[in-house]
Amino acid sequence: GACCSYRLRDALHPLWQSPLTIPGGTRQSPINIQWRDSVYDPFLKPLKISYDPTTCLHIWNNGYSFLVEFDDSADRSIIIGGPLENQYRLKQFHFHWGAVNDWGSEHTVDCKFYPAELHLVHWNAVEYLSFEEAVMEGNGLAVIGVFLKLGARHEGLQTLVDALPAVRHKDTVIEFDVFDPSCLLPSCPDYWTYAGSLTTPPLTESVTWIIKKKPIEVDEDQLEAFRTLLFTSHGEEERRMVDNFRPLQPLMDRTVRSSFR
Ligand SMILES: Cc1ccnc(S(N)(=O)=O)n1
Ligand SMILES: [Zn+2]
Repeated sequence: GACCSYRLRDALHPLWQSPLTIPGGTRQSPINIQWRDSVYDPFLKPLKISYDPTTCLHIWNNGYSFLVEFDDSADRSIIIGGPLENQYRLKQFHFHWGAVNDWGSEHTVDCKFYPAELHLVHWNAVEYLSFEEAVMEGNGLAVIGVFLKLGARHEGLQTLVDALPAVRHKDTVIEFDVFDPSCLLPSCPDYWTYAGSLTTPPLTESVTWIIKKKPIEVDEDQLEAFRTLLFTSHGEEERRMVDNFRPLQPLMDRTVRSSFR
């Protein structure tokens, strides 16, 4: 590929002992987004996002990342429009980041890594009864990806950063009862979209990816706070939670569409 040296297919990835590539996988994520190869689709609608901050439940460390989970028992925090044919409910959001600022994102743009990437995970509650069911279906999930770049301090992110010491170890959780994830989205509506997969187990090919063109800015201290988290549980030998991103996957027979010229 343009900028990706795919290692042996089916080699195991050290981070989560899962295959680098799914045997027979034709729509794996993440990918490099080659800006000039993306195709403007004038029929793509604006993405409509409506989150209810009181659906926020807790923040926890699951040993891959830290995630903020939401009450998805009703249509209270939803997205609709964009490339989506149904309404999708917010389930959780989490991040991927590097040990240093030179890498950390899962997707790349023209082979450029960002220091981190936010994923807001939603499931198709119109056609399926649960997230677990939707995970197995081609149109089951929609994940909004937002790149983080080094710059000004992000006040909205800071409330998350302040909670991280309480979830330093794997399988620790704290209540987090009001947070509006919209504050983590760039104001620019432009996005790329393509058919892909989850980037951590079960790696199922069930995700409509919506990658925002514009990054949000966070400062060095905020990125460093991510890096103080641990992959390991209390009592285990400490391993810093860094480089929790999956290697780039082959584009294969896919086209990335853009919502902008
Ligand atoms: C909920 C979930 C599970 C696994 N992987 C992802 S991700 N990184 O593709 O958003 N999300
Ligand atoms: Zn993710």
